[in-house]
Amino acid sequence: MGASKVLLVDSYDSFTHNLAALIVEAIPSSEVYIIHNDQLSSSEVIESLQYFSAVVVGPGPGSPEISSDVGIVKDLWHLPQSSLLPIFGVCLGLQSLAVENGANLKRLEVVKHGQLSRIQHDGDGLFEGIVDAEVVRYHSLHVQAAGSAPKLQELAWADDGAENGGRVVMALKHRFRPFWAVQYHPESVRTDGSGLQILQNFWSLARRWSSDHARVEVDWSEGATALVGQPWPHHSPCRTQASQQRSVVTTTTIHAPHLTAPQICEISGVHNSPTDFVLLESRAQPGRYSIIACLQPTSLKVSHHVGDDFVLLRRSKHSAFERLGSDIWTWLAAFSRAKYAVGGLPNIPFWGGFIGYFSYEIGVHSLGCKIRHQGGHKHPDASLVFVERSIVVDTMTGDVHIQSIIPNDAGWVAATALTLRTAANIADAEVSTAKCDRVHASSFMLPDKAAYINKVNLAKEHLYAGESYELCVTARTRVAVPKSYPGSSCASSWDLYSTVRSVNPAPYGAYVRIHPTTLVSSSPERFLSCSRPPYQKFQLRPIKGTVRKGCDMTRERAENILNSPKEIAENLMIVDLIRHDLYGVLGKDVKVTKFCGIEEYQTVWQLVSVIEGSPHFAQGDQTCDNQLGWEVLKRSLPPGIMTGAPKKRSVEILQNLEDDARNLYSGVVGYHCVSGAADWSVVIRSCFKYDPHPDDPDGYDKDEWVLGAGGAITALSDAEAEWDEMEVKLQSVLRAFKLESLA
Ligand SMILES: C=C(O[C@@H]1C=C(C(=O)O)C=C[C@H]1O)C(=O)O
Ligand SMILES: NC(=O)CC[C@H](N)C(=O)O
Repeated sequence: MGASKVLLVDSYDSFTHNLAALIVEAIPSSEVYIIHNDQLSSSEVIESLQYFSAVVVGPGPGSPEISSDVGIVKDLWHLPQSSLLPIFGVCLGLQSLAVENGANLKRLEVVKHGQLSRIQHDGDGLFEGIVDAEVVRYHSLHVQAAGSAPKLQELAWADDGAENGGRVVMALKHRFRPFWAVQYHPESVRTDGSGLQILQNFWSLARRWSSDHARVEVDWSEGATALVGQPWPHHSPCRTQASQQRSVVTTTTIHAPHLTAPQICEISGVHNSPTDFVLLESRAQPGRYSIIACLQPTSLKVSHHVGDDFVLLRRSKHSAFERLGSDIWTWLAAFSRAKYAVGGLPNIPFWGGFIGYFSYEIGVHSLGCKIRHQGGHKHPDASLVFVERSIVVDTMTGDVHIQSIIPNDAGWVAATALTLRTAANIADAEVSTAKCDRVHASSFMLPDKAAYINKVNLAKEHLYAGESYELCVTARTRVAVPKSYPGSSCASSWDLYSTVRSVNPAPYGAYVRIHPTTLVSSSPERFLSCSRPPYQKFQLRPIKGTVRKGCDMTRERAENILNSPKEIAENLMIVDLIRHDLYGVLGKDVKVTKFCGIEEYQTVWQLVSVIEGSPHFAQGDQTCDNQLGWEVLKRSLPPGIMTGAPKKRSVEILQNLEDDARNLYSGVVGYHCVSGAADWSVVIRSCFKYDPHPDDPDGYDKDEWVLGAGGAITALSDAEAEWDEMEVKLQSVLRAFKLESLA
C-alpha cells in the first residue's frame, strides 16, 4: 500500500510545518503536501483532491471573512459531492468552516495568544480517549455556531469566565459532511498529548468515512506533482560540482591564557582603520570561542544588495560583478562547496570560511515580502569576507589556535605563533591596555516616546484584529561622533568596540569592519548554529522576556515576572515559530531542549529557550554537507524574535509601523566554516555605521552610529512598560557614548 497523502493548506502561518510534523506522526506512513491558500485556483485544488486521503486546513493571520486571508479555503467547505473528502481545520481553518456555514464571528474581549486553556468536550468521536486536555490558543476571533449554523455541531469549549463572557467554542464538526475543526493549536509544543490524539482521531474518522463512502484515491501521477509539488520537507541541495581538491587546514596551538582576543587584534593591525578587520568575540557564557580573521589585501570580499541579481566580489584593488544563479544563498552554497576543507582540529568550531553579516531586509526579501524602506539599497545587505587565515581563542582553556586553509602556509602559521608567544609573555606580565572610556558624541537622536507608544498601541490593534499574535516593534537611535583620524584624540570604531565590550560583556560580541560597513555588537543572542557534518545538529536560542536588573530587582522578583503567563506566552510563540522554521528544512527531528530558562546578563534577566534539530534525510557525500547551513539560514531569516508571528504578516505590519529600514539591526552576524559548521547571532545590543558617501559634506568630520532597540508586543503589553524595556535594551550600548558638553 502506498503512503496516505494529506494536502495541507497553509494560510501563510508560522506554525504550518509543526502541523505537518504532527500529521506525519499521527498518520502512519503519510506524506504531507503543503500549498499556500492562493497558490492554485479553486478548480485546480479541486482537481488535485482526487489524489489525497484528507485535507488539513492550517491556521493563519487575518479573518475568515476576508477573502485574501483565506484564499481557496472558503471554497473547500462547499465542495461538490463528487470531490468530497475528509477535512480537518485548525484555528483560522475552524473559523472559515464556521463562517461559511453561517456562524457568527466575533472578536474576543481578551485575546488568547500563546495561552494555555483546559477544554471541556461532549465526548464526540473526535475527542475519543481524551479526558482532560490542556491546549495552546492563538486567536483573537472566535465563532458561535449554536443558533446560527444548524449544520454545525459544537464539540468542545474553553471556559474563559468573565474575560470572554463564559464558554468559547474550541471544536466543531459538520453534521452531514466529513469536516472537523479545532480552534486551538494541537501542534503547539505546549499542547499536551491530546494534540497528537486529536489528529489520530481525525484520521480514524476520515478512514471510516472514506470506507463508508467507498472513496478511493487516484494513483499519484506527474500531473499531481505539477499541481502541488514535492512532499514536505522540501530541501534543495546545491548541485554544483564539488571541488576535487580539498584544502587541508594547518594549525598550531599555543597555550596563552592571559592573551585576550582584543590584544591579538591589536597585534594583528586592528588600528589600521582603512583596512578590513573582523573579530567575533565570546565575552560571556554560553559563548566560548573568539575568532579573529587575519585578512590580507587579497582576501575575497563578497557583498550583495537585496533585489540585485549579482554579487560584488572584491580583492585588493580589483572588483568584479558575478551573476547569481538563483539567489545569494545558492551562490554562497556553491562557493562553500568548492572550498570544502578537512583536517582542522575537531573541537574548534571555525577553521576558515565566510564571516560577515546579513541585514534584516535580506530576510524580508527571502520571505517574499516587498521591501518598503529603500534605505536598504544604499548599503550592502550582505557583506562577507572569505577568511583563509585565522586565530581562534578558546576562552575556557586559554589555548590559542593559529590556522590557515591556504596550501603551503605553514610559514605564516609558525611566524604568527611565534609573535603571539612573545606577546603572551608580555601579556602575562601586564594587564590589558585596551581603552574603555566612553566615546564622546556630538549629538543623540533618540526615539520619540509618544511616537513609540503610539506604535505599540497600533501594534496592539493589529493583534486584537487577529492580524498577528506578537509583533516586535523597534526604533532607531542615531549618535553622531566626531571622526577619528590618525593622530586625533577622537575615538575610533575599535575604541568604541572596546568600550561596548566592557560595559556590556556578551557571549556574541562582534567587531566587523568590512568597508563601507562597521558593526560593533554585544549581542546576548545566538540565532542559529550548526555543528560540523556529518550528523549535523542545528540549534536556535531565542530570547524573549526581559527584566531590567537593578537594586530593587532581586533574582526572585525577576523570576516571578518572567514566569508570568505574559512572558511565557511571548517566548512560546517564538519557540513554535522556530520549530516551524527548522521543520521546514529538516523534517522530523526537531526538539525543544530548554523551555523558558532564566539567564542572567550584564544589565538584564532574560527568558531563553533552545530548539534543536537534525536533518533526517541522507546528507549525501561530505562535500555536499557543508552547505546545508546556508539553506537553513535562508529559510529562517529574518529572525522570528525580531518580527513576531506569523512572520510574513508581522513583517508587513512592522514595515508600515516603523519609519525606516532596520539594515543590520535585526539581521545576523557570524560565520560559515568551510567544514559546514556555522554560528550566527542576532544583531541586537549593537550599533553600526557606514563610511560616508563621497558627496556627503557632513561625512568628513562626523560618523553616524545607528542603534536599534525594541521588544515583543503582545495583546497583554503595557505601552509604558514597553517603552521602558526598549530603553533598557538601548542603554546597554548607548551608555558606551557620552554626550559632549557644549561649553
Ligand atoms: C528587540 C530586541 O531584543 C529582542 C527582544 C526581546 C524581548 O522582547 O524580550 C528579547 C531579546 C531579543 O530577542 C532588542 O534588543 O532590541
Ligand atoms: N491562529 C489562527 O489561525 C488565528 C486565526 C485568526 N487570525 C484569529 O486571530 O483569531
